[in-house]
Amino acid sequence: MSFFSNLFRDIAIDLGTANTLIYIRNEGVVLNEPSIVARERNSGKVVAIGNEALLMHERTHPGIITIRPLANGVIADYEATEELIKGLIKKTRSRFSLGIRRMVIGIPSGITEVEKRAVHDAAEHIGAKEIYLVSEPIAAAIGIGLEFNEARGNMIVDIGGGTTDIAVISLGGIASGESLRVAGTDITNSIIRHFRKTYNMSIGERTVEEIKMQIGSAYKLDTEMTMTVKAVNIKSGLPEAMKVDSVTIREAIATPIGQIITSIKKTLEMLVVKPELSVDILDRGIFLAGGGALIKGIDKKIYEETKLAVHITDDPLTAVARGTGEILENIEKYRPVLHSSKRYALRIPG
Ligand SMILES: Nc1ncnc2c1ncn2[C@@H]1O[C@H](COP(=O)(O)OP(=O)(O)OP(=O)(O)O)[C@@H](O)[C@H]1O
Repeated sequence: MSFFSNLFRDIAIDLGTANTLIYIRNEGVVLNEPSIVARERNSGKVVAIGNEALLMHERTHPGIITIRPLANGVIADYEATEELIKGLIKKTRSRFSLGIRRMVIGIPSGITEVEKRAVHDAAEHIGAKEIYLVSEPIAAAIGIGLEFNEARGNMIVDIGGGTTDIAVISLGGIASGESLRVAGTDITNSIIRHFRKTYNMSIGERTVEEIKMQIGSAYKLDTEMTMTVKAVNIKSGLPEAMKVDSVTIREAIATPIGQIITSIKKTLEMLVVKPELSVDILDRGIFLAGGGALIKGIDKKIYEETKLAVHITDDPLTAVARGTGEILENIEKYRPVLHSSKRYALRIPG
């Protein structure tokens, strides 16, 4: 690599609905922050990105609005997405650089060409010279160290914030799968609705995150749990502390969990025409990645419904980012699984 090319940085991004992770070549995953941008309401000026913007999220401040630029895994607010990527990359700057050379970005497997183009254009606008997009389940498979290129099939289920990517991967491609726009955000919304309908209480997104992490479950727990949360009584407008239990929360989130499991079963059923792959999955089981893999008992629930072994990958929240990073480090090896845009690629010596 020449001195000149060393002055550019190579970056991989898991641009998520809930969180964005950045991997820098030769450094690893260096940043994991919420995908949130805070702006001044009148001027539109960006005042905070990521963690700092999360602190402002849902706090009533007349002069500031917070935005989640992605919804269901795709760009919902183009300008804010650019600001988000730019701002987060800026936070990672550890040495002088002239800009970004290569950028590998994970995208949900089911997104349209127009949605792909929007991600590509956002990367291009922030100055990336070579842009590669990779389907998130393939990145997750690479991130967890599965042989993505072998003929035998592996089933990955990546339950993120906005999408659940279900894919059977064989010979470096997706042999069968679905990108379901039901994931963590829908689980959050089910809990919010439950509080509103059952208790007439309004509850904040961050409190719901705590509920999900502490007592959220998809399957009967050995010891059921309770926790005390603060919510606002819609009638009186006053905040109140109240107790919730894991059984009630499990019932409240049963619909999105059921939808995810139905899609897994549908993907398995579609393999009826590829029986060899079905047998591979019977032998190897299902690999779970993404934040949703951390819902207590999700593995047991999927096992109960499919009778297949379910493995929760190590550190499921970083699987896609680690995979995009591995691709970045070995771009030639992984070229067949990348969607690149030669039209815009600019040659840099090196
Ligand atoms: N311990 C946990 N228990 C339950 N849910 C969790 C836990 N940790 C994270 N989550 C959920 O995981 C989701 C975020 O997962 P992840 O970071 O993989 O998504 P993302 O990559 O941002 O989304 P997408 O891939 O859909 O764009 C959030 O909805 C969050 O609430």
